[in-house]
Amino acid sequence: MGTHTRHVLVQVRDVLNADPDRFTSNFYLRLFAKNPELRELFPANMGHQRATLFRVIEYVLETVPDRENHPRLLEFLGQLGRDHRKYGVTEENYHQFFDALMREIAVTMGDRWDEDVANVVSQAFMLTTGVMRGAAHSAPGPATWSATVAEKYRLSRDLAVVRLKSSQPLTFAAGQYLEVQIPQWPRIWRHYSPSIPPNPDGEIEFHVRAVPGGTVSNSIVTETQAGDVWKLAQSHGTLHVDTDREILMIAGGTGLAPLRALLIELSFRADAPPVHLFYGARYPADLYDLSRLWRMVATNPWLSVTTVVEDETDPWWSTASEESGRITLERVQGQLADAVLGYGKDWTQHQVLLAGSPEMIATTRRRLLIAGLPASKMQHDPV
Ligand SMILES: NC(=O)C1=CN([C@@H]2O[C@H](COP(=O)(O)OP(=O)(O)OC[C@H]3O[C@@H](n4cnc5c(N)ncnc54)[C@H](O)[C@@H]3O)[C@@H](O)[C@H]2O)C=CC1
Repeated sequence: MGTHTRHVLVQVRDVLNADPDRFTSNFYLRLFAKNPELRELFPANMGHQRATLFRVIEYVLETVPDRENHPRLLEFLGQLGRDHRKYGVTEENYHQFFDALMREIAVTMGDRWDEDVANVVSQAFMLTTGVMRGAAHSAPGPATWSATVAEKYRLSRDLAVVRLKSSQPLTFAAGQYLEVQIPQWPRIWRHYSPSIPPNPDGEIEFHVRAVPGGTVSNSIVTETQAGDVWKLAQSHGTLHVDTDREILMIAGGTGLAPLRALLIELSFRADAPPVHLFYGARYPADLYDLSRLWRMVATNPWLSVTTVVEDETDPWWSTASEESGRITLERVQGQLADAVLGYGKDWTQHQVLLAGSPEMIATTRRRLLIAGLPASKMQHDPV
């Protein structure tokens, strides 16, 4: 792409950036005015949707002139197209989206919009919708699966285990996370990591902590019941185990789920490498699932587990089970990075898998890098 394309797209970006909220609100108004049935595909609250749309538009305008980054752009748009299958987006909807977008950009550009600018911009967004449609079209498997809640139980005031059975076997890899929609919040999708690997019977399990102020997670903990039908869609994430080197796993809270799925899968293999899992929580009572981990350690000689608590004493208001007091897994006090680095073992050749809150991942990763563990051997989901 030439300097001319770059120049035009930079100019368009600058104009749209003057008021992203107005641009995206007007774009959706235009889209829904022309095609009211499209409103049904979106959640009641459009704030998140508008922000996401703007980030995508900005990314396209920035990357189209930059040939070196085209493979990344195509991969990104392909993923976006596959992600949109779950909304039931049709070929016709892509055309409607393209038309509304071009018209709104034209109006926003005002007298800076001419035939030449229109050509450059329409090429950029034809590429966008073309790649998205192509990827959606060629994606294997169904766009969504239905799964019925078989059992839900609460481990504490804010933590629940949900077990479901899907109508067909699911396609995801252990360690990945899935897009999930619950009947209490139609059209809102969240990401949750299954805590067991996929299996031919379509069984699936999630560990969900109610996030303060969170809508979906709170509904799962307080309202979900057996018989509810959930929708599951695309799987994402690249956490995986290569069996040719030793593994260090670091889990914070419910970040245990994807690592637990990988451990269960490894326990079915004859070539499992040595794995050391550090599993952290704020208080001892927050360490859930210890009996299962304890049984896995007892039956799999390649696995060792250290539990890590910031505070040795449970607060008086704790409602979590007292399971942690009865299980004899190794326990140290501190933050996860303290526990790993103070363990007296050289981790520099290990494959490192981190899962937990973005803050925990960022802090722990930084401490491990400073201690000399190579970034190339660390894996975690996007934070
Ligand atoms: N694939 C993944 O990475 C997954 C991530 N998660 C995320 O894991 C989190 C789990 O939340 P909770 O169960 O409430 O556990 P939590 O966030 O309270 O985590 C407890 C553990 O993380 C450590 N930690 C927390 N904040 C830290 C910080 N700023 N620096 C260093 N260490 C810190 C604590 O010391 C403790 O060991 C959620 O944010 C959830 O979205 C959950 C499942 C999968």
